[in-house]
Amino acid sequence: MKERLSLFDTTLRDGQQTQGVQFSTAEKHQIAMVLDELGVDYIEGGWPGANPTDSEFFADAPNTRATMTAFGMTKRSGRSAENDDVLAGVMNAGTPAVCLVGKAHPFHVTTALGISLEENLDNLEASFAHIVKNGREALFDAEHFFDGYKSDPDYAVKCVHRAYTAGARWIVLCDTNGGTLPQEIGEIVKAVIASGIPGDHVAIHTHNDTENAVAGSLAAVLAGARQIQGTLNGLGERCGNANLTSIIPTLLLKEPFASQFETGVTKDALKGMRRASRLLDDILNRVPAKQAPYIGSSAFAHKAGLHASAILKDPTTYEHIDPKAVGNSRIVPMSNQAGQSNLRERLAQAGLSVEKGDPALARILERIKEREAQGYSYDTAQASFELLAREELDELPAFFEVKRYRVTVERRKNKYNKMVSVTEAVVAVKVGGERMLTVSDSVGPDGSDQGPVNALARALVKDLGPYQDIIDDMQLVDFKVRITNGGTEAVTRVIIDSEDKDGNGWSTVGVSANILDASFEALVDAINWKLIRDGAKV
Ligand SMILES: CC(=O)SCCNC(=O)CCNC(=O)[C@H](O)C(C)(C)COP(=O)(O)OP(=O)(O)OC[C@H]1O[C@@H](n2cnc3c(N)ncnc32)[C@H](O)[C@@H]1OP(=O)(O)O
Ligand SMILES: CC(=O)C(=O)O
Repeated sequence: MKERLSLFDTTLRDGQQTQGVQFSTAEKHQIAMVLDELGVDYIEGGWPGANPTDSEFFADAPNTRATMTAFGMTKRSGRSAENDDVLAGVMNAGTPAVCLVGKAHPFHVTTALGISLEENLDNLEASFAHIVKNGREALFDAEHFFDGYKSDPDYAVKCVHRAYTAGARWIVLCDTNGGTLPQEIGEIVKAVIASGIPGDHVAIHTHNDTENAVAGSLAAVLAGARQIQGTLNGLGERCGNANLTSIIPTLLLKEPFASQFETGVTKDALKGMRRASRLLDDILNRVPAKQAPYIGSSAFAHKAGLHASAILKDPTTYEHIDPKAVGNSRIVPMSNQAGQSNLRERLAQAGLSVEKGDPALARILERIKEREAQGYSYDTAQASFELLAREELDELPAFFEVKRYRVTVERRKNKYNKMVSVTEAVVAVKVGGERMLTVSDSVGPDGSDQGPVNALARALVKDLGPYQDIIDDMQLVDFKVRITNGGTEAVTRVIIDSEDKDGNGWSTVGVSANILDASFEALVDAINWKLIRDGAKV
């Protein structure tokens, strides 16, 4: 019989404490629904009363299977729990669960709150008794618990016992400053359980200031804690919180967790992990971390020739799990580190079957290595690699031909007598014997000029005749420019990451002494690859 581990998500509360992150109410709703689909047990939606967005979120909280939780702080001194307006704002959100942060470290009680240690204990007791009296489930975020325990174990333990005795369902041990290492977390969690708080009432909340938030959370579970708090993509104050995007797959797929515990996340829901992570990146307009464990696009990328050769024989030679388990996929990138095994596997993934020993393989490898020497880079620009290979194999359809393009940038005064840039691009293409001319500016949604590459991209995708439907959902999500050495000359390398409406991404590369030409080459590759993938016919 497996033991149940509870998962508590605080992306919408601690995640929102990340510098530069400000969710809208609608975005909070969207994230809550994705977390609910995943199967977490609690969703901490924010601090009602602290800001209009959080209040609005709770006023129209989404209907989730997960227990919706409002966050706040314990009652302040000098007033009763009933008469504390901040606590009332939290309670008025009407959530089934309420999580209050309170002090468990003598230094913070006397310095930050400026009250006596005894008064703090009374405040804790009164706050949690108030929540329970109102029929809600209470969680105590024992702030700075680990540092407090190291400074004064008796007092720290007294704090959590006061809250527990007053009815707190979960005693959340917080490593607020993120400086406690996993082994120490394990020892202190064991001590708390030995003091009389049952493990299935003990939760762990870690921060990533030593890159150990995930390890600390797992150590706490091994020591007996039965709830983990964390966030999607490890979002959170300073260096972030424990990353649920790593913790959840570890709990489901790794020993001793997989056979000892179950969570609300099913194996089937786990396949949505990458999608959940990408949704958050999209909302935050962040480029997804390629090297993120489990769900990053490099997490199953096998670049070295020797690795790819073994992967072809059996993927488990270089993979710790099946990438599909978390909704990810294997990539065998092409680069100057590749041999014929990488190449054949990569071609097979693109639907191109080439026999071992086919002379085309050597030609393709030769061209890759030659082009990388010129400044191209194919290990991320997989779509450009595929086009190059198709060209060598005579399997590259000519969907359209670019006859010419032109970009002009003019500085001029606008109607408010302010100097502004006005960019215009013209692209002439021939599609199926018909010549077409498209023109575009690059004025962004805020009215500012987005520059010549943007204008070129817009002009190019504006009208490709019969192919327009296929490219309409393409969007450029990242654009990286690098000055690099191509042979003896410095050249510009542009890598463009594109995405379709379902979040599927592909990368292309262009190289030239001229940044516009390099960008244009990468743009044309991006379109051609999409047309091939979606089965366009010439
Ligand atoms: C470790 C964590 O991540 S805890 C999460 C903290 N999250 C946030 O702070 C984000 C939302 N916070 C806010 O919007 C604001 O801080 C508010 C609206 C809650 C309060 O704003 P203000 O009333 O202006 O107070 P301010 O933020 O300056 O200071 C907090 C006050 O609460 C007191 N306080 C701090 N923690 C606690 C606690 N656990 N219990 C009771 N009082 C507390 C402080 O002593 C301070 O009081 P003081 O002004 O008398 O010194
Ligand atoms: C409560 C909380 O977020 C912390 O102590 O880190």
